[in-house]
Amino acid sequence: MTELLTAAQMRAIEAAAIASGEVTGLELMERAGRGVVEAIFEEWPELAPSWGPTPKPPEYLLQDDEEGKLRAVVLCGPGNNGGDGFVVARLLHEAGWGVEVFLYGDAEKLPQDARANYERWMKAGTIAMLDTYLARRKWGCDILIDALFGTGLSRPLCGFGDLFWNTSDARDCHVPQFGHPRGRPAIVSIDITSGVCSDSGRAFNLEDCNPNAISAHLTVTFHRAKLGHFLSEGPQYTDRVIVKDVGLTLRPNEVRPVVTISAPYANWLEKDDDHKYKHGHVLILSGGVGSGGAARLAARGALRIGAGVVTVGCPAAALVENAAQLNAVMLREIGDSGDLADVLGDERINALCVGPGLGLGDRERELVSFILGEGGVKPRPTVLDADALTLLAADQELFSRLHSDCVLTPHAGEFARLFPDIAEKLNAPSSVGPFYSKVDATRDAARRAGCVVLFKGANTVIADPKGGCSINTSVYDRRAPWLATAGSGDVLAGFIAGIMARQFAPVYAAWMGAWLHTECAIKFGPGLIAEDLPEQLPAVFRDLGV
Ligand SMILES: NC(=O)C1=CN([C@@H]2O[C@H](COP(=O)(O)OP(=O)(O)OC[C@H]3O[C@@H](n4cnc5c(N)ncnc54)[C@H](OP(=O)(O)O)[C@@H]3O)[C@@H](O)[C@H]2O)[C@@H](O)CC1
Ligand SMILES: Nc1ncnc2c1ncn2[C@@H]1O[C@H](COP(=O)(O)OP(=O)(O)O)[C@@H](O)[C@H]1O
Ligand SMILES: [K+]
Repeated sequence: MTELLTAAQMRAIEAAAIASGEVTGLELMERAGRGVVEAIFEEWPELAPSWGPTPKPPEYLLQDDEEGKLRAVVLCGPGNNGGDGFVVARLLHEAGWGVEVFLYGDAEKLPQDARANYERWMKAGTIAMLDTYLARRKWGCDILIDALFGTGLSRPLCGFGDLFWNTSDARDCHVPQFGHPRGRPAIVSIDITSGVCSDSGRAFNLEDCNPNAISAHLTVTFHRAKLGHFLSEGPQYTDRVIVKDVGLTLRPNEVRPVVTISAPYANWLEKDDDHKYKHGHVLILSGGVGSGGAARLAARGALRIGAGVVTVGCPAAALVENAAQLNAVMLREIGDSGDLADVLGDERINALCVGPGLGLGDRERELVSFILGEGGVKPRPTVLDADALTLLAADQELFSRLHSDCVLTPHAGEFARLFPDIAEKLNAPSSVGPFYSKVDATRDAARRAGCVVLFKGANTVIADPKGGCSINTSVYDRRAPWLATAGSGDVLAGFIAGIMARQFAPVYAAWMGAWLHTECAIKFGPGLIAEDLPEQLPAVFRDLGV
């Protein structure tokens, strides 16, 4: 698990460290700049200073200046992000690079530490205004450092359209080594790509410009990654994010960070020597004739992830169809709530999954209502997905019966149906940051529902009603866009129900279900269809040492 911070949390940590006398702001800025230079040399070792005083540019870089030096252009903004940029300029200059610095804003108004580094840089080189650089219409460098705006960006940027477009163009043209063809620079953003809100990942919208932010090959951030590196459009604007330690200590009592989900401990799903019912029994409700595929996918997922027994319940007319498709999964007739009551009389059924392919009629409403406690049935850990979410959205009374052992798993459309006002806030165009984020939205939804909400997408955000929140990332090195395939959400619902049957808490089941779902997709690779997901679990488990 890694914490992801908001700008305010980062500022609070920084301020506490400075107030305690642990470090000064100037020292932090120095460490930040040093971290950026280190990260550049780690990313492109061929650029690191070699034995001689002047690093030689690699042959694949087209050099047109006489000195044959590596060249950096550093674009500095009006705040401390710009201050980090001055440090980077100085350090690259000391490493033998030719460095040009361009400033956006008024040098007289720079904050104190940035101003100090501005003056230090002025002893080594010169500074021109950013417009001079933009007017050149030439990159003129091997590395472009984006130190324009970091966590302090609070409103849309005007006049940067061409720069944003050009960096996007440069980033798209990849060659294997340096990440760009001859004459185009590698682009490195300090802290976050300028134009992106560090809390939400949303780019500040510009009416006349697309893209709305710098596009970078590499972003170097400090202490911890920020939410904006993972949410919304944030990941689209950079290929990679490296976190550099600047010697700060996170104080968990002062901030409640969102965390990224990581691998479970190795033996978490190990089965002991006991019999199958000790490993839990999942009941999955299916729709009628021709609508059973989704429930069967969920059932396969629940069984593979380790539930001891999985039963699909369907109307009488669909029994033959399901029987023809299921072997290890058991089958029961469940036409109405009376049948459901009979089946649930078996106390060993300890997790439910309802919604995939269920349907939206009276029978289905009655079943969901029964599961949520109508008629006094004991509430059990339940995943509500797909059609169950649509039924909940249409019926306030049903929604009000959600309990703390429920997990809702909406995609964006279902989320908007269930929580229209929250979705509206999330999607509203806004000009003042920090923006309301997917994390804020999921937390608000979980509080309202009184249960775990897992909000799907390229990055899946999971929140519990007490405000705990985590992200299953599926970007950068965990990128798996092929997971967006019909039925993959049904398998996820089955995974979560299967883990709950093993008596893990709903929120933990949601974390691990989502994490393993992405791992299965990564393991399989492109070409994946939903049926493949459960079949990857044994290999994923082997890798984990389960
Ligand atoms: N926290 C830490 O531990 C560490 C932080 N460090 C670094 O500090 C960075 C944060 O610095 P920061 O707070 O000075 O903010 P930053 O992003 O430089 O910009 C703010 C400036 O931009 C301006 N501005 C805003 N929007 C604008 C617009 N649309 N158009 C024009 N101007 C606009 C805004 O003006 P204002 O809104 O006040 O008018 C203000 O002047 C952080 O990202 C990291 O790099 C590291 O040094 C070490 C460890
Ligand atoms: N770009 C993406 N990268 C990784 N995972 C994705 C992406 N888009 C969607 N997903 C995941 O794919 C699954 C799709 O689920 P869902 O939308 O319910 O589809 P379906 O209803 O067809 O099963 C979710 O787990 C979601 O998080
Ligand atoms: K930046």
